[in-house]
Amino acid sequence: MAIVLGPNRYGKAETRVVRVTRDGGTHRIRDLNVSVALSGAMDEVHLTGDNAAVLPTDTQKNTVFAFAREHGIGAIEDFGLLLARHFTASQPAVAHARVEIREYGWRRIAGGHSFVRDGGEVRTALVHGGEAESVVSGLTDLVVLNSTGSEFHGFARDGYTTLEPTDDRILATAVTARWRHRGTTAGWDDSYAAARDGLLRAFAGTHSLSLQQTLYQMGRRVLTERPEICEVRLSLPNKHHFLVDLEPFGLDNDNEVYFAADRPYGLIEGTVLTDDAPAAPAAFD
Ligand SMILES: O=c1[nH]c(=O)c2[nH]c(=O)[nH]c2[nH]1
Repeated sequence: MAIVLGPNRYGKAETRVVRVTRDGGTHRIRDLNVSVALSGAMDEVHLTGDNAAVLPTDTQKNTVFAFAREHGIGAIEDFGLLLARHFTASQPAVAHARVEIREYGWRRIAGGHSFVRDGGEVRTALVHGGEAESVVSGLTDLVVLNSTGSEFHGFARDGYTTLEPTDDRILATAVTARWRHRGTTAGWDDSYAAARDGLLRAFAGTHSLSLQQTLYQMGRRVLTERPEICEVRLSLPNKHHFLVDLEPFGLDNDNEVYFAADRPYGLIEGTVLTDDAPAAPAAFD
């Protein structure tokens, strides 16, 4: 009995590329998850460890970012074809390239550079009965992004600080918000829609010096506009978007191509409340 190598493929899975295109103050974003798998004459690497035919998966990832800068991102079918043809045409050992792309849809909020991601959002409610009734409404996984209008600088530094200050970055978060009602008879659906809308408008309209500052503005907006609500608690993961260094490929990157990291993430949490909010110790538990 002989043992032989069967079908195989390799590549970089789930490269998260975000491409921002500017038309004056109006931005468009394309947000992709790209997985490349190459196959062909790859026997030697498996059988002897000879890597001569292996285009590194790291290179495949770089190609996704560089192509996003060089060619832009139109229909994902075109972007997939571009990548697949590149790998098969440029690498003699690669007979076949599989490129799978998932695109996350975004809709515009207010202004030219604020977006809310399609789908995934969940409305929540937490009610306590008994002697002291309480109602907490909320939402989770409301994913929003500003493609400009966000800075972060002037922060404390110590011997472990490497973060560069920035005056223009992407600010994105998946909002979890819970807000406590003063009473138990609000028009719940209208109140919910208005609170959600206030959160979105505050996120979009705040020129942000930190996600903490944006958090406070979001809570404040709800409390200012909705007298039936007395306390807002927000949990905002900072969904980091890192500008990709394309210089090794002779390309500039003027805030156009970003790597959307999923972890670790900053987690910014806080409560904003009115000073006359009735005490309700158990309401959020
Ligand atoms: O808005 C931010 N707040 C922080 O506390 C922080 N920390 C960090 O590294 N980046 C950011 N961004």
